[in-house]
Amino acid sequence: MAVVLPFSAAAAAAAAAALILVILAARAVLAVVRFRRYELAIPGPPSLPFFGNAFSILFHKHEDILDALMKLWGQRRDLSRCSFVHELLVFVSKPEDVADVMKRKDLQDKPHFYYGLLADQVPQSVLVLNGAEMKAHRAAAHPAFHPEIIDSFVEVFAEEAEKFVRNIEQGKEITPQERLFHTTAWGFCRSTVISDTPTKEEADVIMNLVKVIRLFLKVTNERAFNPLLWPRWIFNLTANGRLVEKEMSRNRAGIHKIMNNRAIELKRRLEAEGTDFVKARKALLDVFLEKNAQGEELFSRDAILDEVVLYLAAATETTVSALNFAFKMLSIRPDIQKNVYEEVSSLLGRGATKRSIVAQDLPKLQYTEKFLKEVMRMFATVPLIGRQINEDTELGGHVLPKGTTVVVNFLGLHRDPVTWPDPLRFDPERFSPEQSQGRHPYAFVPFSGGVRSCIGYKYGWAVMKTVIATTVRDFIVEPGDDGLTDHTKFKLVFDVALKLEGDVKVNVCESFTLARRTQGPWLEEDAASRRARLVVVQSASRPSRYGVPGLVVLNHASCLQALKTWFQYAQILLNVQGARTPA
Ligand code: HEM
Repeated sequence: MAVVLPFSAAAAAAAAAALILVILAARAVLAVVRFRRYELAIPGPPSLPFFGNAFSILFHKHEDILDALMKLWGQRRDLSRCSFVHELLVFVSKPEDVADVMKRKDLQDKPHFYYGLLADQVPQSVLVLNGAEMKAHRAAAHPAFHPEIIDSFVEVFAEEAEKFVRNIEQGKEITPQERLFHTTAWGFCRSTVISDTPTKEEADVIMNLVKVIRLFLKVTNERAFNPLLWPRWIFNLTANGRLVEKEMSRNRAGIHKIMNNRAIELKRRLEAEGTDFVKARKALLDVFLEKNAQGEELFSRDAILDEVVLYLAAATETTVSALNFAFKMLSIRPDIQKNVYEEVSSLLGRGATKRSIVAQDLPKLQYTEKFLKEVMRMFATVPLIGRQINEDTELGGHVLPKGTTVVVNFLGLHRDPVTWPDPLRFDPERFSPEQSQGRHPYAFVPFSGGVRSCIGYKYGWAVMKTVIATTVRDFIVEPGDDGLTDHTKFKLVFDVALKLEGDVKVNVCESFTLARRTQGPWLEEDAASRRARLVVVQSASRPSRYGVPGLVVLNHASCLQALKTWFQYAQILLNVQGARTPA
């Protein structure tokens, strides 16, 4: 007799599917409720269920993203959160909390948010790796950033800085950023990747790569706050996505070629020189390739290539950002520029006696260092970095759920009014030994800290000091016509590194003008300077901050400066007259 089942097989399958759906939906609802419970326990701006702060934070143009984020975290020192869809970002801006993040072993992983998008192009680079792989990559690169190695690079940095100033046409407005990318990329290429004398083909590959990296970072920033573009295949359908993919793979092929040539050369030298060669100092590319040449095969060619791209990005984006702000601040703060100039000229000489900077000069540039630190405090070079919460954990008195991205907010940290009274006042003396006493060690960490701190911080310092000292030695930097004269009103843009919106312009004219303005007496100067004086007279026809047109609006100090300048012009004329009079 046939058994009649109450349900057909199809109905049973449908019931099972419905049950699974109900379970999944219930789990999703529970996850949202749990997420919301954790979210609301952390202070932050009002947010909607599920959407969080999506409407304030998403779909901005890249130049407006930082403004949107700053509005959300406001002036909070304590932990502050924002969220969108299933992302929970918790901002940390207080030295004590930052110290906790940097020091704790369980907070060293990079999050999938943002870094996952960077990993599209450099998946095997140290910046996005975690755990044992990250440690192996850091350890391998370490010998290439030893202080002695960096010292040996200073000659190359100085040569590139000299080229930078040689290419400046005095009295002309320049946009430092573009030139600085060139200077820092060449410095990196000659010191770290290739050799002292790269071929034209090699140099072209590196310079093109720098351009693509800049584009990639810019679009990544926009993409991070546009969830529609998170899937790589969707992003690759966009014009930017297609361009980045095409240019990256073209330039990666170029680097592959450079690497192959380098590997052959390394093998040859290793066979010829044996242990002597192993002990010799090497550049970054060599230290990675050497492991393979010795038969260890620790790093695949693709991994080494990712590292070259990442280090090139790290070496150019950051130092250019800091230097760009430094140029801007020099131009609008002649009082500070005068101090830098005095220090630099006492070390490197002036006029006919001047010389190029060498490694031993770097530690002696103490005021320049204070100035650059104040630049990096005011305009945190890397304004935000992320860390992943892998298990529910307590931080700053709050429980953060697994999956949270902790965002270390260097911009907030470096402008924290508790540590830095009157934080928007630009004052290098904040970094004098007296004023630094008792300051929290994590109140100023431009290069991050702990096991994931910046590998290239000594390299960065050497480049920044070399470029600033070489420029100020030869030129006086004045504001350009970009209208940016009040640093508290600068519009800041987040491009991984911090940028100023638009083209930043400065004027440059010969720096003996500054020496004369501040030091005199110049009747002792030689014939070469006398020729130069005539240039100064010509430049008086240009509207100047110290010229008569501005006199009525000048304050007391500037009036004195203006009078001094006009007195000097009078001296110039007398002197020129004197030079014409036969003895
Ligand atoms: C003004 C110059 C520089 C500043 C302010 C700076 C700042 C930083 C910061 C804040 C981080 C942490 C990033 C994060 O946790 O996501 C970092 C990481 C890193 N930096 Fe720098 N950097 C500078 C120059 C350089 C240079 C010149 C190099 C190499 C030539 C370099 C190589 C790296 C690398 C490889 C990392 C990744 C470390 C890791 O994730 O474990 N940086 N840097």
